Amino acid sequence: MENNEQHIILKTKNLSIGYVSKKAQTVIASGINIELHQGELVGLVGANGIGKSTLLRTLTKVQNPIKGQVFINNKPLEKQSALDLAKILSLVLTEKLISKNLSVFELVALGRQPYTNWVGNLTSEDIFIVNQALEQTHIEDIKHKKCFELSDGQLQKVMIARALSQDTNLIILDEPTTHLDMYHKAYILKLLKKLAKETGKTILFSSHEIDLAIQLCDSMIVMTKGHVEIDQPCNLIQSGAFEKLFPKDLIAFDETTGSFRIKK
Ligand SMILES: Nc1ncnc2c1ncn2[C@@H]1O[C@H](COP(=O)(O)OP(=O)(O)OP(=O)(O)O)[C@@H](O)[C@H]1O
Repeated sequence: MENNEQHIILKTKNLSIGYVSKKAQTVIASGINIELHQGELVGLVGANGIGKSTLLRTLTKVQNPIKGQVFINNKPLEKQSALDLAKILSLVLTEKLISKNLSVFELVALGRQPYTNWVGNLTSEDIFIVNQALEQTHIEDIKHKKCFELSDGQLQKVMIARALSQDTNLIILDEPTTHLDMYHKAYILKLLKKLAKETGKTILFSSHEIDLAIQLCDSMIVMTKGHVEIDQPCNLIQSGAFEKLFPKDLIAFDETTGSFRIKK
């Protein structure tokens, strides 16, 4: 199979994710074995509270695994310094931006931080890469606007541009389509697909847009209680993975259309 011959960017080995407090350890999911290949668009889906953000935070060293290991470019995550990691992996979170006073250009330029000197001076190469990221996300026309003046959809594109200007082989986004209308959800996910194909970057995103992800992703990670599965969408449809996502009383997965339907 073509994908398996491609370079593995990220891999987990028997990973358990969760939270540790003074009193107890809560395992959210365990036995996670996934591989992400170069140039793939990978969607992570699962019901509310199943552990998608926890998994993304563990894959990006924001929190530690309970057990097992994460490898990026074959090197254990715990052995990578913050600066090394910033050159391999960019992370786009949906939390409110603290730096909304910056212009779009300035915010996208923050992606160059791992490469700039301590005062953050941009070289002509940095400026070229920032402009390229603005172009790739089609936001050149708003580059002088302040971020607080932007709509949610525009801001989402700015955050993706910032990740692109960081120039990493791997981009991870936590719910990049939240608060967007149907058109802009499709727009953002198609943009991610195009970027993965054209730039060879591996892009992993979590989403509740299961129908769109099925249509666009090369692979999908499906999280259900006690099980995390990764495969191509068509194989996941055949194995009935999407049917296990939600209780069956309200909605059912239609294999022929690859979408969920309300039970009447
Ligand atoms: N800081 C934390 N400490 C302890 N438990 C947490 C913490 N953050 C999240 N959890 C718990 O971990 C579980 C998984 O949460 P997580 O946010 O990863 O789910 P999710 O799949 O991203 O959900 P959603 O789709 O609603 O965003 C939930 O039961 C949640 O309550």
